[in-house]
Amino acid sequence: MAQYARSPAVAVIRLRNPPVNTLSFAVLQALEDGLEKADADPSVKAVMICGENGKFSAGADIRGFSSPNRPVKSLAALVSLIESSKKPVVAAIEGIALGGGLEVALGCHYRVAHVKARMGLPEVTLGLLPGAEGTQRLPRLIGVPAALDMITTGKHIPATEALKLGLVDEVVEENTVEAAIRLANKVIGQPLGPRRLSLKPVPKLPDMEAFLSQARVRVKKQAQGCLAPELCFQAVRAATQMPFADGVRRERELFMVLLSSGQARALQYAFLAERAAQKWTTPGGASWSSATPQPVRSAAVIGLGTMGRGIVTSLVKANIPVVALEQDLEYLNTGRKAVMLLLEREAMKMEVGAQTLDFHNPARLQFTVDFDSLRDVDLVIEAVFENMALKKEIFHKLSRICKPGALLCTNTSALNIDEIASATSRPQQVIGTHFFSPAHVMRLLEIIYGRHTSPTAIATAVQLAKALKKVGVVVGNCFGFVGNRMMFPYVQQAVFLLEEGSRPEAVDRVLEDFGFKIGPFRMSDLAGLDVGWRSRQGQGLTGPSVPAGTPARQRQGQRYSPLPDLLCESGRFGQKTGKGWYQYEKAGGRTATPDPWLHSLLAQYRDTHGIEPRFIDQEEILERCLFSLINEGFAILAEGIASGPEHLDVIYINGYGWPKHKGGPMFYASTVGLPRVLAKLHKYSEAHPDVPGLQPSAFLKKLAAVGNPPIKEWMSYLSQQSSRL
Ligand SMILES: CCCCCCC/C=C/C(=O)SCCNC(=O)CCNC(=O)[C@H](O)C(C)(C)COP(=O)(O)OP(=O)(O)OC[C@H]1O[C@@H](n2cnc3c(N)ncnc32)[C@H](O)[C@@H]1OP(=O)(O)O
Repeated sequence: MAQYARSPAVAVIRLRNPPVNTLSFAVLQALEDGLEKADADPSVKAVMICGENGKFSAGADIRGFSSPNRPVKSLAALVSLIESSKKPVVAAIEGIALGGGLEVALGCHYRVAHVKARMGLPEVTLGLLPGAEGTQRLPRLIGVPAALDMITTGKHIPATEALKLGLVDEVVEENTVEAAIRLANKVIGQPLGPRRLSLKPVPKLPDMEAFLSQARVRVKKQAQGCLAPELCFQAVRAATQMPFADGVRRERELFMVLLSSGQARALQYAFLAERAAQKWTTPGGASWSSATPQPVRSAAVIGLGTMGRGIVTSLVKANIPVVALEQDLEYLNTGRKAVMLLLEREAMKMEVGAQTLDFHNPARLQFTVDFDSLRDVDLVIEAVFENMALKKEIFHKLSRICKPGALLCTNTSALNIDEIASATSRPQQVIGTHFFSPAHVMRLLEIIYGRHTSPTAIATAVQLAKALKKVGVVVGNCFGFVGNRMMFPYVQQAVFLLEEGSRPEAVDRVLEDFGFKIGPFRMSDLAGLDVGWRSRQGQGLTGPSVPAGTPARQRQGQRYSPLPDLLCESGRFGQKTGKGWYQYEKAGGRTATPDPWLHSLLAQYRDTHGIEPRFIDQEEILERCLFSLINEGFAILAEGIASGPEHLDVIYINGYGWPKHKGGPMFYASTVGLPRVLAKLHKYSEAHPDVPGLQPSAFLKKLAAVGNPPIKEWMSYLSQQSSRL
């Protein structure tokens, strides 16, 4: 837990709790024991605290915040104990010092960091604040602006920046522990008063009030409905207004408010869900623990449209050499210009001193129209438009040209991976990689295995996601996979609500107030209404393949809304045409304004179909959209398309703008309570029996019937009960 040693006048206390030395109760106890032992030993003149395995500490155990025996209270006491030590205490920071880990270092009198170390107070990202007196000590050490920035954003800063800010006293390139012991020996006997941060005044600013009021506006704007940034701000402001002890009391009050908030629980769940989603398994028994990835030393991207350009940019940023291929020279030149522009922009955003992007070197980025250039690459990502025949033709070619072990990926948002793989002689190496637009920005990568995809292929795609700094979530093959499959009923309900009496702006407002970055209609306008239109044509839901005499509002025995088709037939494809569910200032414009044309279309449509418009309240809008999405999530879990609710939540947070402080759709359902979700779905499906998406899924019914178990137990009910579902 913490190892005690001597060197010889310096007591060495090593935090030990793999993998990241979190501050469990046992670690804190051992640290306290070590300090007492050092204090009692007259031959010890100084103390050095470091962490095992090249990591100082990742702070408090996130899993422990929901436990009644959480050790957080003793952490603050321990930091005070370190600071009040009569012998100098030096922190040797290697790897990471985060959260409570950095607060422990702030209690030390000196800090030495390795040049590759990172430090931060990321509590805000977990819905908390640095509650072990960090909000009071940090501003005293590095000043209010820098402390406020670190505490309200939670960002990790590199050691070199920490040195500039005065957060650490020394940065070393060699052995940090030895350097810290050297410093400890050097400062023996020097006065400790000036090194105790709790005794220092907060550095003054010419106009602290003006600075704080501007900072507050900025913090609120960035918070997007999240409570923690505002309370972090209040705690730092308290440091500027009160003596240390009162500031600490205020910090504690604010911490307790956050600790008991639903947002903190949701954000901590989201952190752990992301880690859980890395541990993929398939119903066939393949698993992250046994599959080994293949190295990806080179890649190719086919198609330089919007998606392909972003994917090339992502690969270059990850330092993977890329061959970019287009069908002809005209498309190639347009694509090349666009990619170079994106890369120039990315290069400008990079930190000074970071490795530069080597994209002018043809050995790192090559543009071609020649398929033969793909002969030697380790991995190909096909990113042409969503057309099954075209994709199959390309995969047939790849199967003939690429070297035997190459992984063949298709970037598709809905198409059948098995059908694409059937065009090759090596379906075990074919996998879906669904990137989200813009592909060099969005964190999510949905990884879709087909019937024949090998565990190695899955592990390689997961490894690729990591290399691209994305979160890869492994899912099974079905129409729309996980993300879009859950999105269909959500958007569908939104459209039915228009038929029944609502307006796009009313529906969007409710979902934006809930926390989505944009509502379903603004999202459809942004993505392009023609995308869904083509897909519905392909499914035979609209267009010439619909049999004559089919009722306008019926398909396959269920209610269908032709409203989106009517918009497309009028050339309204959304932002790109300047008109969609809203009107825009021009084609390509981004400012959505409610459109009287659309309102009269809706009125006319209701008249034609004899629909009596009714007032639809916010609760119904929210519940019909969200609960139908969640309902599909339960069906996906029951079918084994995803291996747990965490996977669905990670997809929604990282790919669909679901507010992270609400934990993802499945977590949200667990907070609402499954019996309530079920009762509401029953109510809406009884009121609208032929509207799809509202009939409760069997798995949701099962979980509600067994008494609303906690989310982490859901999947166990599935394995016990699957035969009866
Ligand atoms: C009234 C008194 C109040 C007192 C208040 C006390 C205030 C203190 C609060 C805190 O300290 S909150 C915690 C702050 N720390 C963090 O937010 C760090 C979170 N961790 C990370 O950012 C990363 O994990 C990492 C440390 C940078 C390492 O990243 P890497 O990509 O290398 O590995 P991961 O897969 O992310 O993690 C490995 C493994 O470790 C688990 N883990 C990491 N950090 C924690 C943690 N703080 N608590 C519990 N577990 C942690 C992570 O879940 C992985 O484990 P598995 O899930 O794979 O089992």
